[in-house]
Amino acid sequence: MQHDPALDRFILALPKAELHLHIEGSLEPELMMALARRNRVDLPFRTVEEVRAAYQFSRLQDFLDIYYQGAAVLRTAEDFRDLGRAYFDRAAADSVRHAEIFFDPQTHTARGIPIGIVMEGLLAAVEEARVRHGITGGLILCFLRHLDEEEAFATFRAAEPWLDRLLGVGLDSSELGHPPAKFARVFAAAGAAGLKRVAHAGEEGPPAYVTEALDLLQVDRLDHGNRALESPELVARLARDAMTLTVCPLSNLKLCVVDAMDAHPIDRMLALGLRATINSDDPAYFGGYVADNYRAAAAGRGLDRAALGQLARNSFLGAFLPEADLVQHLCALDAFLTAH
Ligand SMILES: Nc1ncnc2[nH]cnc12
Ligand SMILES: [Zn+2]
Repeated sequence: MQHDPALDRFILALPKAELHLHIEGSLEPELMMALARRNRVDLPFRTVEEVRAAYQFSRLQDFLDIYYQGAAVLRTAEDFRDLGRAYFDRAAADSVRHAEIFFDPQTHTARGIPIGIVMEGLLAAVEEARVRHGITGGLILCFLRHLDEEEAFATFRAAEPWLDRLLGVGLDSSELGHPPAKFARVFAAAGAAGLKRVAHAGEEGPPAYVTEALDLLQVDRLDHGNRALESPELVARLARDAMTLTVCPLSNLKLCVVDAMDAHPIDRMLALGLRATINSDDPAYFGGYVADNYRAAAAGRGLDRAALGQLARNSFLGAFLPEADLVQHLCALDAFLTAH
């Protein structure tokens, strides 16, 4: 496949929403080292190069081990704001107009950092992004699925003062052996509190986990969802319900969910009528932000402007945006696509 610089420019300028981004996964090695110094946290790495060299994964758990270790440098509200600011600055350069961001409070509360510190810093970053870049943003509180539901409930209760400033709840961390059913009650409580619900499912886990996320967690959106493709009935259901899938091509490659980018199913998902979107997941660990993910998928699968435009349209359709804002984003996207 010939490299096409004009397509790169199109992708970079394409207005888009990002719906699957773990803020802790946007911690670049440079900021990790700087925060380690600022907070006097010991890291098992001496240089940025050593950190990057450690990012070799053959499955999800390899990555999670190092990702939780890196998050230990985050200690103050200022740290979380700096982390959020760095992400939003980078996202603005990729023409992200709206971002719905995951955060993992249990990774921090387990180290004695109060959830209020995390909330204060991240909410400040969201507000700053609106002022500095005109990007709208929202936060999705994720429960760690390798922990038990009682701990998820404790986190949900601790987040009570901030519930009106959250978009929703999510479910992440080690998928295999931790089916969605384990969190049915806490997701029901979140739904009753008026929050949106999303869950990682079908990244490494089987199609049955996707079905559980739909039936037992009542998710409004599905994170990854790759392995749903193994079940034609499930694909038909997801297409019929216009369920958004937040797909992460470079993550899939790095975590060996796909063998190569030219084997990625993103175009097959679109052809099956699925509302697939492209996202970066943990960009500091997987080698690219959202535009890099669009570029990698486009190069790997020969996506044209129409397909890329559809993916961007899906990103707005799948966002938890008020109707009037959605219409504005879609009009701006149509104007862009007409002009390009
Ligand atoms: N891709 C991913 N899957 C599950 N948990 C995660 N936490 C951060 N990134 C994740
Ligand atoms: Zn993820």
